[in-house]
Amino acid sequence: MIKVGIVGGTGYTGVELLRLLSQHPDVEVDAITSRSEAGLAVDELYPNLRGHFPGLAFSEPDPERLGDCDAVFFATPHGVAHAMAGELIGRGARVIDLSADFRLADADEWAHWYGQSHGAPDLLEDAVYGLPEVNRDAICQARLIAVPGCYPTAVQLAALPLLERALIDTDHVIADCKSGVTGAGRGAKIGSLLAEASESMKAYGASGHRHLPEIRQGLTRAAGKSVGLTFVPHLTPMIRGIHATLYGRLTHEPGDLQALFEQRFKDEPAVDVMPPGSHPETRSVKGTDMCRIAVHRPGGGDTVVVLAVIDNLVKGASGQAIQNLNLMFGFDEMEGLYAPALMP
Ligand SMILES: NC(=O)C1=CN([C@@H]2O[C@H](COP(=O)(O)OP(=O)(O)OC[C@H]3O[C@@H](n4cnc5c(N)ncnc54)[C@H](OP(=O)(O)O)[C@@H]3O)[C@@H](O)[C@H]2O)C=CC1
Ligand SMILES: CC(=O)N[C@@H](CCC(=O)OP(=O)(O)O)C(=O)O
Repeated sequence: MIKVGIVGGTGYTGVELLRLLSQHPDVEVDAITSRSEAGLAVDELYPNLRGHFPGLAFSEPDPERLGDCDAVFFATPHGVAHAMAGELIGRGARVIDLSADFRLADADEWAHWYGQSHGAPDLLEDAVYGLPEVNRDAICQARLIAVPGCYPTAVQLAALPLLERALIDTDHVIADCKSGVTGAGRGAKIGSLLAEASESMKAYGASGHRHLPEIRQGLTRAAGKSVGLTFVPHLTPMIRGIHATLYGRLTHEPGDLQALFEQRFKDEPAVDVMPPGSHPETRSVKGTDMCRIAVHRPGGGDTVVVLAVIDNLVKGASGQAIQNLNLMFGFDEMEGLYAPALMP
């Protein structure tokens, strides 16, 4: 049994960590922080957890208590892990950061996209990008994990088989993506109001979203050369879910694309390549750590279209964070993550 702490327990990714960890046989949640709700029992704020964490209450972040944990999750806004991760690692805890603080290898690029200077550039060398489908061995040894963003998870999984085999034009990759409203977090925002977000859909960040450099970094690593990416996210009227549609132009005859995808992901417990002709739905992954993928080649032409769906709060955040924890501590990679999606 290991002890974990969660910094930022009142947000959507924090409560999703608790929901998933309630099913984990080898993990005890020892500390969960919130400055605004300190003293409140977690099941008073989240009654779905009643009976699962008796006696667990939110407390102020305390480095000494958190540092005593085997692992600490950060489910906090950008910049918070910069300030605390170094001290916790120094006290012996392993850190799994759900924010973007350690996702970009270049501190100046991070500062450009996040509008503040990087608070812990000295830790970047130790940070491992927590996409198990790419970095499994490094994750097992890591002391600091940068859990990938939600859009970057879906887009990279869709593109990896094509880029690793140099099958598409790397100058012109297009990722057209849709997200549910929980992607914007639990904080009150006008754009997340029912009357604003329901029965409507809109693109945003079309001329530059902060996930663009993160996706580009991952695709460039996969291709072994720089990738020209157009990424356009959209807000859609659903609560959870990411749908990514990736378009690539084939540079030569690729062989059997379905077999390529099946082969690439055959040993991946969190990726499901659907049968030929499939159109995966976000509801088929709701509440799960699964990415479902389908590959199409319309009319047998030179465009390949890959469809990928995930739950932004699970494979796009808290589930993937637990997948990383399982690898770091030698547990079954999908421990606590096996339940299928709710249907309907
Ligand atoms: N929502 C999503 O789909 C995804 C989110 N993420 C990322 O995960 C992180 C958390 O997102 P989400 O769950 O939506 O969280 P929210 O932004 O809704 O909640 C943030 C939590 O952090 C705490 N917090 C805020 N500021 C500080 C601080 N300075 N020090 C300590 N704690 C602080 C808050 O509690 P209090 O202020 O009371 O201390 C709260 O519990 C973000 O970085 C987000 O970008 C990643 C992937 C997907
Ligand atoms: C719908 C929506 O607003 N989505 C968020 C991305 C989700 C998220 O929280 O991204 P991180 O994984 O990088 O934290 C956005 O566009 O900024």
